[in-house]
Amino acid sequence: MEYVIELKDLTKRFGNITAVDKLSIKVPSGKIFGLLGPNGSGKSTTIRMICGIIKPTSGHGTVLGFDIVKESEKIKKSIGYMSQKFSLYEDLTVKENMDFYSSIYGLDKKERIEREKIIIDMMELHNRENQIVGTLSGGWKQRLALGCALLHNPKFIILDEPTSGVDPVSRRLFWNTIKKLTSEGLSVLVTTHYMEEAQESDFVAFMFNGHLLKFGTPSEIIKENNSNNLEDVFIKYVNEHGGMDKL
Ligand SMILES: Nc1ncnc2c1ncn2[C@@H]1O[C@H](COP(=O)(O)OP(=O)(O)OP(=O)(O)O)[C@@H](O)[C@H]1O
Repeated sequence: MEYVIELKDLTKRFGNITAVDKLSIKVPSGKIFGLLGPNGSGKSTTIRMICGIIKPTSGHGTVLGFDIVKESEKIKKSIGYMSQKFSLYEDLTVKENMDFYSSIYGLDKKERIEREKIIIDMMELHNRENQIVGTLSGGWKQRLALGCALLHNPKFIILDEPTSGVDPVSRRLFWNTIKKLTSEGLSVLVTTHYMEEAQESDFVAFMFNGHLLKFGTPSEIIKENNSNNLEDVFIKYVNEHGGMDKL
């Protein structure tokens, strides 16, 4: 099996805080991987190491087969990233935002025209190309942000709380889109605080206090815990490990 992420004993310390503690995980390619955990459990630090933005204190890992320390530049070029804040220019149009991201990703004119057309079709942004982004609803901004993160045709995309503050219909559409993209071979890492959404992932990992508590498919984790849903399992794990006071 091919793995998009392979981490072995990955550790990050900030002074005397161990943000991520000996994280070992293998995530198969072409799947949706939900990285879950309460605030402060180490998800962002893990993502920052995976993207090659910060170096681990110890341990090692690969993303798309590239070493996260030695080949971080190759990783940065091969992945897409969408943040919770969407990182769009509110006073520019949809098209101008796309042009901006195309230039950041170093697309030449031909590639830019080709890829922007594909993304506009994919995200159904027709007729909105000249609209000022600040006037779009949250759901449309979310679609544009996802589209911008896909402009350079990455094989792997990281979505950091992509559905925060977005209405339920848009959230459903968003998940349908990422499911379609994974069926076409894209690998997806998503963080979310919505457990009913996380349940739609192919694999989930629970982090708590820098540790990986569990990795598996949602259905096997729910079954193993004699539960009905991931939210109950999540709360059970947190309570078993000392509750939120531990963080
Ligand atoms: N640059 C830093 N310097 C010092 N401590 C840090 C730094 N970055 C993260 N931490 C600490 O590491 C721990 C893990 O934080 P991290 O941001 O990775 O958690 P998280 O699960 O992503 O939380 P959230 O859901 O709030 O984003 C926390 O205790 C945090 O305060």
